[in-house]
Amino acid sequence: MTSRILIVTAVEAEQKAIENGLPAGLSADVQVIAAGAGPAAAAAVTSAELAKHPYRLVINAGIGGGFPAEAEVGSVVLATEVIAADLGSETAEGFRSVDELGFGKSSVPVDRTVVQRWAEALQGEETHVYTGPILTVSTTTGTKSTADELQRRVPGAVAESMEGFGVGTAAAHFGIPFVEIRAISNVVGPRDREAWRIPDALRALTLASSKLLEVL
Ligand SMILES: O=C(O)c1cccc(C(=O)CC[C@H]2O[C@@H](n3cnc4c(=O)[nH]cnc43)[C@H](O)[C@@H]2O)c1
Repeated sequence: MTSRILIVTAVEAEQKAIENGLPAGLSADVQVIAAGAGPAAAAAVTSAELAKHPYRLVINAGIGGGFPAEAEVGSVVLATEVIAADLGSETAEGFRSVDELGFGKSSVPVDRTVVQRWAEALQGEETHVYTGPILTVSTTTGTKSTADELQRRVPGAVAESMEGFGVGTAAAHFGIPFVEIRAISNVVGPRDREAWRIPDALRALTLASSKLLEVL
């Protein structure tokens, strides 16, 4: 059995944050790549990599938006489920997912054992850790009404990002276990790019990656 782990980020700053935290004993077994932003780039690049080399676990990692009252800026979230929140149709009665409409699947499962172990490894650190559904969106939420609507549709959703569903779909296609982890850089809601705390989130991502030896 292969021992290699694939970690997929969107951008190079996230890739570096993960690489900076990797325990020395693990770095030879872990490949970290930046696939670009959005679910399509994430799925395409992840699939290409999985077709080239064998892996036993795929991780989607990066910064993300935290839902109010669920995950504060600077905290870390681990997905218990990854949901493509905008994959469906608008109808007169509101949004309907592809599952409800009967022509697709808008969620991918995660490896709950890895999630549990990673959450435990981060307990007691100064960075808080939360678990719950993470939403994948193609358009980042920019208003309170959209944030409220997403929280109504997926109660307990902790965060949103733009790649989880793409990376997870590629991993599922190859039958490889998958997890998504996000360090929270901003609150999901009215867009305020000045308020994003990217350095804090990247530090939290490095901390999370430093725990990988005890998780795997
Ligand atoms: O400008 C920088 O220095 C920088 C450093 C690291 C990452 C970035 C990004 O812009 C990453 C984009 C990536 O972040 C995710 N993200 C972050 N906040 C949200 C959100 O509120 N809703 C959805 N996605 C979010 C997303 O996965 C993007 O691909 C910049």
